[in-house]
Amino acid sequence: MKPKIFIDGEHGTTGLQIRTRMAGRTDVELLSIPEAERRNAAMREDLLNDADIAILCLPDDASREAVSMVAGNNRVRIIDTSTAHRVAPDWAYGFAEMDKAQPEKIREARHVANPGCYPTGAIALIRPLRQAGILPDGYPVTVNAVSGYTGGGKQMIAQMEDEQNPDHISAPHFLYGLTLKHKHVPEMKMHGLLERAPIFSPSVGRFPQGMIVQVPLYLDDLAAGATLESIHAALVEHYAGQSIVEVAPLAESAQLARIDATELAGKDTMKLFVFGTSGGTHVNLVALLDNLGKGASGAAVQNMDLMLSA
Ligand SMILES: NC(=O)C1=CN([C@@H]2O[C@H](COP(=O)(O)OP(=O)(O)OC[C@H]3O[C@@H](n4cnc5c(N)ncnc54)[C@H](OP(=O)(O)O)[C@@H]3O)[C@@H](O)[C@H]2O)C=CC1
Ligand SMILES: CC(=O)N[C@@H](CCC(=O)OP(=O)(O)O)C(=O)O
Repeated sequence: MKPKIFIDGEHGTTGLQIRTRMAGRTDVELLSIPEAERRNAAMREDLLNDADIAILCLPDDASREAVSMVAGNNRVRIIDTSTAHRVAPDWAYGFAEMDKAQPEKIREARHVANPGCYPTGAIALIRPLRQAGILPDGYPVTVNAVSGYTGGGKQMIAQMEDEQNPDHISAPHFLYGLTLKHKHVPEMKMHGLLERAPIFSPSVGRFPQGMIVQVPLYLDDLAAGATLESIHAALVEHYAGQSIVEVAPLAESAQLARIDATELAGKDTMKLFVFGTSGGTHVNLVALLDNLGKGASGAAVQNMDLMLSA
């Protein structure tokens, strides 16, 4: 029997992109709910309980509700793409490349929390430097980012694309999260192994998909002897042996005049850069990804495949 997969929220932005990635797959049976019934709780509960893996592509509250709907079912496994369970101790964090042991944890897990799009970039840059002892305890980390507008789901897509929308946004680029209380901060802190919460300043640009996450650092305030080259080497070592996260060679980064936030749109990979000048005093770490690729739907399918390989 083929494993049954149900995407709760399949008609939303993240859910649709997971469906696209699953099109043509013959190794799984996709359970589906008609779009008009997408909020029909009884139908959702039946489908959730019939699935081997349920992928939740819902707002946080609806995700928690979905988890409660399968509380008495000890077979169905869950991948939650929302923020609801990303710092929960009994959920595996679905970022396979963050540690050598993480793929196995995801493979065996009953409950997997898919990472947020911004934390995927930030943790990818920060965690290896914490583990290598380069980024010291208490360093005041800042994370600055720009996302494609699909990151805000159906509501923001309508605000950006529909001029008749009463909440239309005409800005080509805007900052938000101005209270510095963005919901991704706890996740960056925990899985970035940070003592202090980072200052996180997100923004949105007038392009549908793509993302740049930046973590600038003062070399003088890092572990003694830290250089552009040693930071790059730590990232290269951390990501050796896998094909999703690429670390750009320093020579390539040194040639670049600019970074295009949409470069990886439509892809499920992520590229990391270390910018600065050899012998200089500062570096800027940059992650490039698609908010809906490695930042959401691509990661969810990667996690599903890991779980199916158990
Ligand atoms: N977009 C992105 O880049 C990323 C999104 N995520 C996360 O993925 C999840 C889904 O986000 P996204 O796809 O962007 O959002 P969308 O708003 O595009 O889609 C959400 C879907 O869930 C449905 N839904 C909402 N409430 C309920 C409910 N109570 N019961 C059943 N269905 C419901 C919506 O239906 P309706 O149309 O009726 O509202 C819609 O189809 C969120 O938790 C988000 O934070 C994570 C990483 C990146
Ligand atoms: C542009 C935009 O609005 N982005 C979303 C995050 C998208 C994402 O990663 O979603 P979840 O963490 O909710 O799963 C935001 O800032 O709330």
